[in-house]
Amino acid sequence: MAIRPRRSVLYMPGSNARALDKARSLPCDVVILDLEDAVAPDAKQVAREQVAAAVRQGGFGHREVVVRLNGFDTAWGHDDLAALAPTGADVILIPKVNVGADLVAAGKAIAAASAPERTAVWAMMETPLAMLNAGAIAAAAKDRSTRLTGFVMGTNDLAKETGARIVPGRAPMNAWLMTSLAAARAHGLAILDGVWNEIGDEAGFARECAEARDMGFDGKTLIHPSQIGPCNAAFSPAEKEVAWARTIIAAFDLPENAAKGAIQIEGRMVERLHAEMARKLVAIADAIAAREAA
Ligand SMILES: CC(C)(COP(=O)(O)OP(=O)(O)OC[C@H]1O[C@@H](n2cnc3c(N)ncnc32)[C@H](O)[C@@H]1OP(=O)(O)O)[C@@H](O)C(=O)NCCC(=O)NCCSC(=O)C[C@H](O)C(=O)O
Ligand SMILES: [Mg+2]
Repeated sequence: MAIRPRRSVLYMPGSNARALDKARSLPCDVVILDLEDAVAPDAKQVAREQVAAAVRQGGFGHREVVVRLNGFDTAWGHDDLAALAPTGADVILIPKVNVGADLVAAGKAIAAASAPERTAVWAMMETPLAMLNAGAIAAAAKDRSTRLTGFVMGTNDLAKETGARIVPGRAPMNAWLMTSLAAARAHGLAILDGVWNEIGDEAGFARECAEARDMGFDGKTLIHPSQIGPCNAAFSPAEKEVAWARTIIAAFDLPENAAKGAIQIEGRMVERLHAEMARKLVAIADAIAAREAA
């Protein structure tokens, strides 16, 4: 399967026509056209119509197009699905998933609403129950009818529902972030970190992007265009990392190393698992380079 960079994932309120228009030219990898938290109750219908029209119109280029619906337990969720499922969005994002069965039910509703087969499903991981059930929610991907291919952390709702504070370094949330990450990886899912609310605190944002990258997230969800550049930089492999990865690959490709499981390069022990990691890193770097050259 082709590797898809998902470094920067920008939310925009579906009610904000200007933001929807800008989405076609901003240098993010993914756009989330939101009908849920970013949209006030009185604007839900306008947002639904605007987002459906924007997705049908297209023009998003390389950007993956995600639509976040309201929950099916709200007054808007089913109408959102009826309007958005047939549009051909790349992904439908389901908020406040609690258990794997929520995704089985969503998968059935999405198929019944005539979503094309290519439309995938991502789950917001943002409730206390989701943290307790992360493994079972990710395992729902084994049932292909759920279409589940990704998790998105919802750290604002997690703070609201648990009382945990959002503090630098995120110590109160690290266990949930890493458990969700392990669950996602156990079932081959993409996983994106939550948002950084302090738009004006650029240093804090850069620090949290670096931490999220170290934790293993594919990318970070964003709320403002000013966050895209620093986020892309944080989640792009550094030149030095790519060069080292190419060195590892070349070393294992040498005939004298063909039968070896571990070798020494420049004073470091390197195993075949490192060669696998190196190939993945180079593939991501190449995909980013191809995107930026286009
Ligand atoms: C936070 C904002 C309301 C700030 O908006 P504003 O004051 O208008 O910002 P600026 O004046 O700095 O905007 C400058 C230009 O950039 C455009 N803009 C701003 N934000 C976006 C955006 N998200 N996408 C696209 N374009 C954007 C403005 O239109 C200006 O353009 P121009 O007219 O050409 O100068 C606003 O940034 C915003 O609404 N952000 C998104 C909020 C959101 O989506 N929230 C929901 C997701 S967060 C969440 O809760 C995740 C999860 O569920 C959880 O629980 O954690
Ligand atoms: Mg939320």
